[in-house]
Amino acid sequence: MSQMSRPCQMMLLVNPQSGKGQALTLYNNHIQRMLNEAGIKHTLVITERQNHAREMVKEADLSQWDALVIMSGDGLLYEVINGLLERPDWEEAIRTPLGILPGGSGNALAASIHHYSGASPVTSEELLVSCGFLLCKGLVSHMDMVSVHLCSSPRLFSFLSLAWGFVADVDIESEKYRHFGAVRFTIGTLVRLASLRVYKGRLAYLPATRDHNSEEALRSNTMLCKDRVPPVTLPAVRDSSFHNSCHSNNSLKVRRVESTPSRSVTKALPGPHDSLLPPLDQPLPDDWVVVPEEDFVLMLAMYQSHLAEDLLAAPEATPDDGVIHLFYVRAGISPTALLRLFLAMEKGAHLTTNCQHLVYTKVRALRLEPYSPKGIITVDGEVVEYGPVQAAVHRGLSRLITG
Ligand SMILES: Nc1ncnc2c1ncn2[C@@H]1O[C@H](COP(=O)(O)OP(=O)(O)OP(=O)(O)O)[C@@H](O)[C@H]1O
Repeated sequence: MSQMSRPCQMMLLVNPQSGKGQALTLYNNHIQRMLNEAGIKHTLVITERQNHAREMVKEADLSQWDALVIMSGDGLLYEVINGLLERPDWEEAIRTPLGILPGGSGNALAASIHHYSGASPVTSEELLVSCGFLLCKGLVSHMDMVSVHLCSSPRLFSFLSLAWGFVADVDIESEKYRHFGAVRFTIGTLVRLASLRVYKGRLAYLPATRDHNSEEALRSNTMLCKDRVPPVTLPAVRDSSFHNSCHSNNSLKVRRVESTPSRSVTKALPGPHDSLLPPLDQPLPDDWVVVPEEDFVLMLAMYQSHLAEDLLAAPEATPDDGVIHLFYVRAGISPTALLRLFLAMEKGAHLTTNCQHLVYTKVRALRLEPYSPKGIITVDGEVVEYGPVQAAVHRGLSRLITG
């Protein structure tokens, strides 16, 4: 992490439909003034539909922007990251500093950034103000990316989580309650606990070893690391005068492009080579561990600390630790014990509950082959193709404004 001068030209993408549908109001009430007072020029772009942000960043002249910031839930950042990595100049594009301001109902990355700052936990508008402050401070860190391979969909990139079973079901089934904000997860958890399911499958992983942090290990996993650079220092604000280049009523009108297919059918991405992963239909190397159980209640792979604003799922995670924090819960856990786990997770205390069914390990790659014919797999909270999936971490591939 390094001190930088403030972002001088920031593109701020706001999804007006995110969360309770108040992102624009929150921008007008809190963020616009903060950025202006910090002397940060920004251009507001109001997203109009799904994949709008993805198309925009694929086509944008990134030399004009010192940072791309999204104000929404995590779904919009997912689009931005995958748009950047779909560009022919992806190696350069993914180094554009990214920022997030919580406007959705999950806001996991925003909560993680707040957590990394060492401040006490907050939610809702307090979290927004904290993230706005950290954005104005403008420290840039490296952030891990995880490449995700699915059976018949092209590879995609994930910055937050990969989930199967209970967590994925709750996330998706609770979307109908998103206008309640973060409470949707509590409602969803209680509903799903009432009819707890067992999911069958085979889970395997490549353990993170002590030397996994070495430069050599990094180089073997990502081509980008050939020219790995020190943390980014953004250029100084060119014009120190108080200036905001765009307001909500004169938002940049973006050119419409032909609609891109949904993420499950988009064309193959460019991006870093995955040396840790054999093809999905090939056997795994000997240094992988195969989990003996085949009956699970959930599998959750986390790369940042928070699963939601109030769920500290991976307390040890840092933005660029180069590991996937893998959790799984074996079948046989009672609904009460599972509820206790999630209640403890609010304070990150689930790992100290001595729950015999919970397993936590740090890995560099994983493969899941679900046997249950139906189910939900999510990447960063969004549904992806159900079926065999594998993933590998690319340490510090992107840049994140963490304050
Ligand atoms: N104007 C819009 N109308 C409808 N959907 C949009 C619009 N702008 C963006 N989207 C899409 O909305 C989806 C959800 O966005 P996002 O995840 O950021 O918010 P959310 O679902 O409210 O947040 P959370 O995931 O925290 O619940 C994204 O896939 C994005 O492409």
